Amino acid sequence: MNILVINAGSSSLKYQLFDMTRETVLAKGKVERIGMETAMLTHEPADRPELREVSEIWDHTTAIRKVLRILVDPKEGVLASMEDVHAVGHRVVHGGETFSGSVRIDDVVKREIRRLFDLAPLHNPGALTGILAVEANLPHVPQVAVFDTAFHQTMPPVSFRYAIPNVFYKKHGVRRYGFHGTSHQYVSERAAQRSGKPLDDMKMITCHIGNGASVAAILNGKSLDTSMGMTPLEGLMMGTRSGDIDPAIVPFAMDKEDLSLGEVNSMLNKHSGLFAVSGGMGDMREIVEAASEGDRNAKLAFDMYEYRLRKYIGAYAAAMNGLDTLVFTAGVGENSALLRKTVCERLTFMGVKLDDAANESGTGGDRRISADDSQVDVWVIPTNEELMIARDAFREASASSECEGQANPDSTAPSPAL
Ligand SMILES: Nc1ncnc2c1ncn2[C@@H]1O[C@H](COP(=O)(O)OP(=O)(O)O)[C@@H](O)[C@H]1O
Ligand SMILES: CC(=O)OP(=O)(O)O
Ligand SMILES: [Mg+2]
Repeated sequence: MNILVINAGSSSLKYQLFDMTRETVLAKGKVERIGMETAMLTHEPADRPELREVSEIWDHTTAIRKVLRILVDPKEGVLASMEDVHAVGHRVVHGGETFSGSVRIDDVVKREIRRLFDLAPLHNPGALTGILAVEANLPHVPQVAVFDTAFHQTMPPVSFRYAIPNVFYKKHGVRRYGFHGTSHQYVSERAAQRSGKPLDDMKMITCHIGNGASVAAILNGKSLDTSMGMTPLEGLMMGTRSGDIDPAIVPFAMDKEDLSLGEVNSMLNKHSGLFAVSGGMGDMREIVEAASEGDRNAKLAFDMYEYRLRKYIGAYAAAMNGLDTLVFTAGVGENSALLRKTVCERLTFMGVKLDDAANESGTGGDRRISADDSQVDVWVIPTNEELMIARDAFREASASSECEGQANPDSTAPSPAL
């Protein structure tokens, strides 16, 4: 069975096509910087060189259409036709209290994803657009939603409740849900495997720092706490999101700048974070470059980002009464040796000791970057949200095809031209 996985992030759309008989990747790629003039499609077929194409890709619908086209392209593609896509798994960021596991997508599920737009305004709309774009192009293919929130369902009330009146929790589900769950789960399992230690006896902190960023405290393999909250706005400073602020700033800003609720929401989600502090740069690569050239705002943005991350690491070590493994993943965590070094150099009080050469060497794969005598193992583990999603999509699509006698992988239903 071939499973296409679509991961519609806030600024990027990643895809991977898996042959699930052996969990091999037939092709993968990404569309980065969606919404900017310099959007770029990178397509990597497993058996041929990578293709890069810069073009204007303004939204997720266009991005998906490009991906589907390239998968069947006579020269660059890996499939004879769209009929060879047997199921599609989608990353859906917010599952609210409705979804505690992955589900086959139907009209009810789509409605629920839409209902949750308010709680994940940068993400659920992109995911639904992806689902509808796939449905339009591959109407007979089963689609499965895999939620970022699921892994964090193990958090105890002491972590997930907010200290506000109960009615908000009871009536409106106001609580911490946490996000990037498939990523935190994947890298924690992988770090345990690579260290040869039992995950169910480890104190681990995983830092998923991409455009969106979150930290998780993973005690004995289960999420104990995580920095994102009811929405992906809380916690760390991010590309365009504020992360933690004093909640009193919201009414204050509305009053002083005559802003509506929607405008404040948009300000905190889309015009804050690195972007706001640096004066217009939301991408960590740009920040690092500008800071190295003496741009003081970019330097402040980097310093705040690093400082806030380090404070969370300290807090979660306290939450678990110790730490044996620290993991960096996602765009910034995997690629920025400078960020990792800056954080780790200031955690020596807890026994973190970096191996500078290992930290600088960019092998691309899993790598331990702590010194042999470090009390805390520090790892860079490239995340693989897509593999986790493919496994769930495979399981759900197989289960529903058995139940309904549909979703036949050999279906000859015609797919429309792209
Ligand atoms: N070499 C690098 N150095 C620093 N930051 C990087 C590097 N490569 C990518 N990034 C950053 O990673 C972020 C994107 O991460 P990613 O996990 O792809 O985001 P998302 O999935 O949330 O769209 C961007 O801020 C980008 O600047
Ligand atoms: C939940 C979230 O912030 O996702 P992303 O990092 O893909 O923006
Ligand atoms: Mg991401």
